[in-house]
Amino acid sequence: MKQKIPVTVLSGYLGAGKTTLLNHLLSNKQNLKIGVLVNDMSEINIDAQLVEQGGLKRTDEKLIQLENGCICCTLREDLIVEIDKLADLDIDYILVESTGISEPIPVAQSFTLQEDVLGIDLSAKTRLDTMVTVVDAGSFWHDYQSGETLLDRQQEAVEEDEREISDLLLDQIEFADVILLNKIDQLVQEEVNQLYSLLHTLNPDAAIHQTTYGKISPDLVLDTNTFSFEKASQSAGWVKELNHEHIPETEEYGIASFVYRNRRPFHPERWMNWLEQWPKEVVRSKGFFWLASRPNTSGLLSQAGQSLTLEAAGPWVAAYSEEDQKQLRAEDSELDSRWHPVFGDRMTEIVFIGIKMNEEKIMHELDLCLLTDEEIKQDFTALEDPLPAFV
Ligand SMILES: Nc1nc2c(ncn2[C@@H]2O[C@H](COP(=O)(O)OP(=O)(O)OP(=O)(O)O)[C@@H](O)[C@H]2O)c(=O)[nH]1
Repeated sequence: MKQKIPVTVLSGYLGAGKTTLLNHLLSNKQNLKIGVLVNDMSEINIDAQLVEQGGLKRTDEKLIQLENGCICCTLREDLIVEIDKLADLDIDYILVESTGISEPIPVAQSFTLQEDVLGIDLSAKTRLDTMVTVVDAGSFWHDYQSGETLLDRQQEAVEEDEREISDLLLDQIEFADVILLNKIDQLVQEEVNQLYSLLHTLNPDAAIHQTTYGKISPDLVLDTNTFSFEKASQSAGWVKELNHEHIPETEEYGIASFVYRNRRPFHPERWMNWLEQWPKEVVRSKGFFWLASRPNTSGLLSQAGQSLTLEAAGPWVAAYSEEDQKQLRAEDSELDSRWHPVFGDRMTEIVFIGIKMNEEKIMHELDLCLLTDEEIKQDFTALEDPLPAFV
């Protein structure tokens, strides 16, 4: 049986340098026969000749453009179909350049879902080897702090695409096995170092390389054997912090992270006021919170640059029937160990990652958002709640 063909996926925002990297890899691939999949959302300037030199016979089949320019939803289907075709060719490796606005998880899932989708099981023929994210060092801060959506920039994948650019950049960074901090020629070394430290804090498991024009040794991005869905989903810095794996601070650049934990609920109005004056030094924040007025549902806060979302993260176990609570606690020792005699599993745990944050001040301000000793004795679930409904 033919061995599974390893696949490297290149992600990164528009113009970060994915195509430049792809061409560099094709020029330096030595004896590897590489099949390439790009999509036609942006202009394609892949040097087709380079693919031909790789021993593929018909360029058409090697350089497959996805018909539908959107990888995040419908294109996943196309991806599966086109990769399936590539995998039947005489090639050793597949390189996929996803569009600058694609989310990495659906792409990864197309390879890892072990079931027939459209009558194809990609996981039987291919093996997702490496997720590479190219970060544009020169425009990272501009894009991240812009507060713009893809719609504002007319880069939407579907009509009304309200995804914030900062959220997309973070998804791509947090899910990567390898991050290329590209275009470092556009910054001074001090700025590069700071960005490098930040990327490391956002994704401590990723290998990070500094590049210009995607010039990197191919063995650092091809056949690295680093992708695993489990690992990729757990590699974000905020996940590690929540799991008590503190990320060492890089004091030189003031990049740090900490967790705010408390077993009292937030007062809705005070919490909302605080959210409205979000500290600018916080670059990334994510975690769960307990809102006094919503005793049944845990809230999930996610902030990336200027984008802040609050959504429901599921019911608190403490809102279940006594019988269900008992059973769940018996099945889950971790849940049982943090069970509070009155409040059960309700609590707040939020990770903050940022640059030169005033941890003490943030902690203190958050403490002031909690219910007071007086308030906690009242029926706090009836408190006025100006926050939007959870999505
Ligand atoms: N200064 C500088 N420019 C670079 C570097 N790498 C790529 N570029 C330029 O950046 C521009 C965009 O590069 P591409 O490789 O097309 O970027 P891309 O990510 O494929 O872009 P899309 O396909 O539009 O998403 C091109 O003009 C490249 O020549 C670099 O390291 N430094």
